[in-house]
Amino acid sequence: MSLFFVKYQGTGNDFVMIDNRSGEWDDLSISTIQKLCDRRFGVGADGLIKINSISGYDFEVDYYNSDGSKSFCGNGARCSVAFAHELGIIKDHVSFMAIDGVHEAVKKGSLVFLKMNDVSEIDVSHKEFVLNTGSPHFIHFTENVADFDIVSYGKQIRYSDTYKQEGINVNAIHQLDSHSFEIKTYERGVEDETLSCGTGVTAAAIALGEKNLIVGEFEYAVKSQGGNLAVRFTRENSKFTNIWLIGPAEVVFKGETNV
Ligand SMILES: N[C@@H](CCC[C@H](N)C(=O)O)C(=O)O
Repeated sequence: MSLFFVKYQGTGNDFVMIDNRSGEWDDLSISTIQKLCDRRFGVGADGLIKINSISGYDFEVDYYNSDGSKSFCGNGARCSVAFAHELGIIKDHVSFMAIDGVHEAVKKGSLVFLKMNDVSEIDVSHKEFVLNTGSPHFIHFTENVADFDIVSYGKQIRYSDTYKQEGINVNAIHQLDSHSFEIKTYERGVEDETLSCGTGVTAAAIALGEKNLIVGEFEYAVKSQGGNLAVRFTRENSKFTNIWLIGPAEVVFKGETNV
């Protein structure tokens, strides 16, 4: 069968996007998803997203990592909003369903503003922070992101006794000044470094907000390995609300392949 797709990227986190509003690709198998994401035998991507129809919302984001496992993907959700805009499903404001619940988003020019769920549970042990922003994240503070071996360190944490069953995404971050930081991420489900991770960037901003005891509204500029993002939030009594992930989402190419 012939499958039409559009390849998108958000700060270098890349996705095969499929318009599945008709339900035609409901039964896409895990092995087909793995093959489509394979960088040698397929289209090549960190993940695959089906845009499904759902009543009460503009669409549903059905996200798969390149190994076929499911979670919530911040950059993928931003790319889904850009794709839905391109398909003419939405105008500038949108409300969509995802694995972690309902999200609101706004498309302004080349930027997509994505509202994330509130966060109130942050596990702080030693110097590391663990929290869930739709996907689980481990945040490690380092002095030198450029030379940090995120693949070795990420594998060590992700396959440790604590996390080997469910897996975890691992981020190394360094605060550059009062309003910015740099980040590298190892993603579970890709089992490698990706150039950017939206839920990771959001989790890191929240960890820094907690560490720095920020009060009220705040915004961090974020330098990920594949480009720049921003995270806005409000922190009151250690609860984070009004969390927005902001960044570009762009088409790479369109194509057709047999599955
Ligand atoms: N790249 C994503 C995160 C995708 C999910 C993650 N790999 C997991 O399985 O937890 C993002 O932009 O948030």
